[in-house]
Amino acid sequence: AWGYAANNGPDKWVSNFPIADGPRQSPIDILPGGASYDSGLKPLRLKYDPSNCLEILNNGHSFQVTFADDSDSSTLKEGPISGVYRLKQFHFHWGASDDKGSEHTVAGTKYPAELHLVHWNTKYPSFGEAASKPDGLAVVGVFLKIGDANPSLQKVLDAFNDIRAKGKQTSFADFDPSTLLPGCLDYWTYDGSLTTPPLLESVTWIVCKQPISVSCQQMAKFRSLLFSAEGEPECCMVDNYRPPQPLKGRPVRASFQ
Ligand SMILES: NS(=O)(=O)c1ccc(NC(=O)NCCO)cc1
Ligand SMILES: [Zn+2]
Repeated sequence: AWGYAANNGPDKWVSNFPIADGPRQSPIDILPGGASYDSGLKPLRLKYDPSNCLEILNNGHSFQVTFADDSDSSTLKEGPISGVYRLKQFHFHWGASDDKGSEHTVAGTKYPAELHLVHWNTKYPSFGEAASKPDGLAVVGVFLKIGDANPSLQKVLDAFNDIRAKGKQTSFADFDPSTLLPGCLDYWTYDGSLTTPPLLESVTWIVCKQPISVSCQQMAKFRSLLFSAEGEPECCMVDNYRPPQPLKGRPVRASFQ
C-alpha cells in the first residue's frame, strides 16, 4: 500500500495512480509574484457547528477529525467557489523537523506543518461522488509556523494518547474548527488535486496567506503518532507530505493585493 517511505512514497505513487503525472496535481510552490489579484474573488464564508464534530482517528498516513456531513450546518461558501460545500474532515501534514512538513510552499519556503479542511460540493450526493468531479471538493489549507503554543490545537493534541497507532479512533466532540483559522483570511486559489492517492483532480485549493502558530512542544506531539498499527514495529508518523508538483500553466489567483 502507498505511504511516505522510500519504497512506497510520493515518487512511487505513479505506478498505481498514473494521474500522479496529471495536469492539475497538488501541492504546488506558490509564487506570490506569479499570482494575479482577482477583485472578483469573494471573502471566504465559513460556518462550522461544533456539534457536528464526531471523532478523531489515526488512518495510518495522518490523523483526521471527522464531521457529520448529513446537513448544511458546517459549510464553506463564496470565496472562489459557487454553491455550498460541506465540511467532511480536517487533518494535517508535518515533518520530522521544523524545517519541513507543509505540502504547499511559498516561494520555496516550507512550513513545519499544514492544516487541510476538506469540503465537498452538495450539488453531488456524497463526498465519494464529489471526489470524482472537477468541482467536487474544496480544501482550505492553513500553514503552521513555530511560535506561541496554540490553545485550540492543544485540544486536538490532547486526544492523541488514544490514537497513537494506525487504525485507532476515539470520540471527539464539540470542537469548532474555525478556532484553527488565522485572523486574516486572505488566500491564494488554484485548481488542483488530492495530495494523497487516489490523487483525484477534483479540488479547488484555497490556501491562506497567514499562518497560525504552533509551539515546538506541540510539533513534538504530532511526531509521537505512529504510521504503524499495534503489534507492528513502531514507525513514527513524520514527513507525511507530498512535495510540490509542476504547475503546468495553471493560473494562481490572489484574493488580496
Ligand atoms: N491532503 S488532501 O488533498 O486534503 C486529501 C483530502 C481527502 C482525501 N481523501 C479522503 O478524504 N477520503 C475519504 C475518507 O476520508 C485525501 C487527500
Ligand atoms: Zn491533506
